[in-house]
Amino acid sequence: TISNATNEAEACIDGASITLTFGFYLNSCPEAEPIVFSWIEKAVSDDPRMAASLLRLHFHDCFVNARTLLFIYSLNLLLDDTPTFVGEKTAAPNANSLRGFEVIDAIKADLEYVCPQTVSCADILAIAARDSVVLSGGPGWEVQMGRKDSLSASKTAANNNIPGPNSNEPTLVANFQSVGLSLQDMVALSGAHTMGKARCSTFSARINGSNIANSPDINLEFLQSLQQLCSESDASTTLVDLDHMTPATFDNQYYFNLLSGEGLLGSDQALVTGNNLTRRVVGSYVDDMGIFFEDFKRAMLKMGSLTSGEGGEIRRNCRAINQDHS
Ligand code: HEM
Ligand SMILES: [Ca+2]
Repeated sequence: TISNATNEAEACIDGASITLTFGFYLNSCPEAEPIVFSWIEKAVSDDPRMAASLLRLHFHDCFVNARTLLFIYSLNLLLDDTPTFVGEKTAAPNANSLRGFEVIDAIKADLEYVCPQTVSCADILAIAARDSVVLSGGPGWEVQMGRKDSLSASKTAANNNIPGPNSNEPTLVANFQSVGLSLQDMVALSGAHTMGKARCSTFSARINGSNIANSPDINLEFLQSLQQLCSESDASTTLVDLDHMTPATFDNQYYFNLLSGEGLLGSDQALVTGNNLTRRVVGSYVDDMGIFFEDFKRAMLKMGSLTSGEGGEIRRNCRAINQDHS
């Protein structure tokens, strides 16, 4: 098994450091970006939530690798568990929650046909995240590429590094800072919760029983509607929009919601309770959507570059390490 930290280091100790570049596939696979775009376009028109799910995949991919710093570059998320390999898909923040693997598989299969073993899965995720934002009404930006897919995955790292939905503001700031992302980056990237859904179980601490005392800033009508929605069936499967006003549009409505006590997750509402610095950034995004878009683009480029590092391969199938290595 290569599921523990020691083996990750061994697996990825060689290889030269690589920086990401714009136009990376211009010669080797000029069709790469248009092909990804047309798949995402179809996937999002079939299922608008898919845009959110693909954006989130890129976030998780970047975060886990950046934090472990041992086997960077990469795509650990898509690795399926095998009897001898424990990947990240079953780590607590990911289980029954991450979606979009089938879309990535389809894109990869298409690209393998057009340009065999050229475009990494991690780069596909980065393009897919950008296209998902664009197709939902958000800003576009040029994606830096040249990532490689990792030769390992870490369930422990996924459990430890992805921040939890009940995180308070100091924890969120510290968590992002530990991978080199600023407070402002953190507030901008949290704006991704302008689309997509969360399971009731991820915010039950905010709406249930005595815990309500922990959410003094929650809007009462909003609280009641959540209690209603979440009581209807199983909290681990019932889904609620992260932004109940414009759930499928990439806009700055998320920040308006925070100011009116309608942030869904504890970690959302935490951005306006207790800290003037994060609250001031939220205020600037409420005042001007253009500032949010600019900061979001810059933070996405920064977050996307966390995956650059050492070692790795161009996976042929995003769900498995190439056979020649294992
Ligand atoms: C700030 C810390 C963050 C926390 C604590 C957090 C937590 C969560 C949780 C608990 C969910 C719901 C998962 C479920 O119920 O299955 C979620 C969904 C989502 N997150 Fe975050 N997240 C954070 C940051 C981010 C970032 C940086 C991005 C992207 C740039 C992002 C994008 C999304 C999207 C788009 C969804 C909806 C996915 C879907 O509908 O499939 N999140 N997040
Ligand atoms: Ca929205």
